[in-house]
Amino acid sequence: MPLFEGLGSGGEKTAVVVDLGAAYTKCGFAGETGPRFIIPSEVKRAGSPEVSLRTLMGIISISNLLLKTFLHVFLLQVPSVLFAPSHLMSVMTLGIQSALVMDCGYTETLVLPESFDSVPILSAWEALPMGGKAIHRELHSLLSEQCTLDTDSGTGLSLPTVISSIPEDVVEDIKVRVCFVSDLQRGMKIQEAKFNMDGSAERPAPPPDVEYPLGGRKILHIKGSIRDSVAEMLFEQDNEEKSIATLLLDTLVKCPIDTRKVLSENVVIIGGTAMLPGFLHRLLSEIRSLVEKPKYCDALATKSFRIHSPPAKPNCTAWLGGAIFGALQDILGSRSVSRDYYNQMGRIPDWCCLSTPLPDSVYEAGKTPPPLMKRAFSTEK
Ligand SMILES: Nc1ncnc2c1ncn2[C@@H]1O[C@H](COP(=O)(O)OP(=O)(O)OP(=O)(O)O)[C@@H](O)[C@H]1O
Repeated sequence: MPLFEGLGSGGEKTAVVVDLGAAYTKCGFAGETGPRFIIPSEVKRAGSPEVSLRTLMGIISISNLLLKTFLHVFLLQVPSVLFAPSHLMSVMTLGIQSALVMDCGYTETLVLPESFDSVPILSAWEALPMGGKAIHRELHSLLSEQCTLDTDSGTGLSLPTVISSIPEDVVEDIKVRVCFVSDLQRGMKIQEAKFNMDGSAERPAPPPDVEYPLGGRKILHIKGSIRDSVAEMLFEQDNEEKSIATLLLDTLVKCPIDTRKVLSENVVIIGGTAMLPGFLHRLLSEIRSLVEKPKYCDALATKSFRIHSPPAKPNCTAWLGGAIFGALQDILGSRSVSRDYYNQMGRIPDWCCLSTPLPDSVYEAGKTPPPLMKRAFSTEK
């Protein structure tokens, strides 16, 4: 039975909230404190193998894919649909209107400022293809190159001689369980040693190695030097001097000067990669060090940074905002698009900014538009 059909039997109908990520989809009900399910974002087509939504998103722009597919699929089966930007929803969990939101998820890290009245400053956004996916790939190759296996037939065997490749879910598990972000001082030394060609820079002592059971009585020895360095790539500056920390400051520099202080004091970090131990501490240290550099010192006009603690884990903050938003009867009732509306108009409103009224342009002149949705919490059958 589809999830939404079960809702009617329990009394009052409520909204289903879906946060569709590149790696994980979070689903649950409006008004609840956390998603009921977090599942891999995979699409199964009848008669063909499963296709990861990540692959689909790689070739089709998100807006095309989401809007066309979901409007058609959802509106055939549910009374109404509302799409909401994840950055805006995250800010909603804190009850604030201005925030600098950084989403460090799977495919990329994206920074978007929301100014007064929750209007995104779209001209200032910045993004880097640095997130869980990049760390995952690096970890996969480091494990294959540097780690050894113990099996029944011997110890200290190199990985390729025993297994062709480490399964993706094992790499994911290793990343989440044993890797962490080093603090600024240690991170700088690790980077110096990595990029020092003559070998004169000494690497700080690594944390202990970890023994990871692979099943079938195989034990993988994970080097401590991988655990503390694999996430360094997020903070290493590339050829254009960009890292996830500079991304935040570059965004701020692009914002109007009178908004910068309020934005820098209302930083909201979301996305599963921010759950790596040490991530927030390192990010804040990086920012505090960068703002002293001439490039930002003069341009920024603020040195005060504060990171909020939303009432959900970073990977579920956007979902929680959607669950709060979905429980607001008036707003949801006036903003979600009903099946009738979509069938008649064939268009959708601009959902980018939720504080402004719907533009008249979505209505056809001389015609009374059909209601977007009668009541958000209708108990009518
Ligand atoms: N506890 C954790 N520690 C470290 N990394 C984690 C943790 N939990 C999740 N992740 C990582 O976070 C990433 C997924 O984050 P998230 O769910 O925010 O992404 P998404 O919404 O699917 O992707 P995107 O934001 O790119 O659309 C994965 O790479 C996963 O490995």
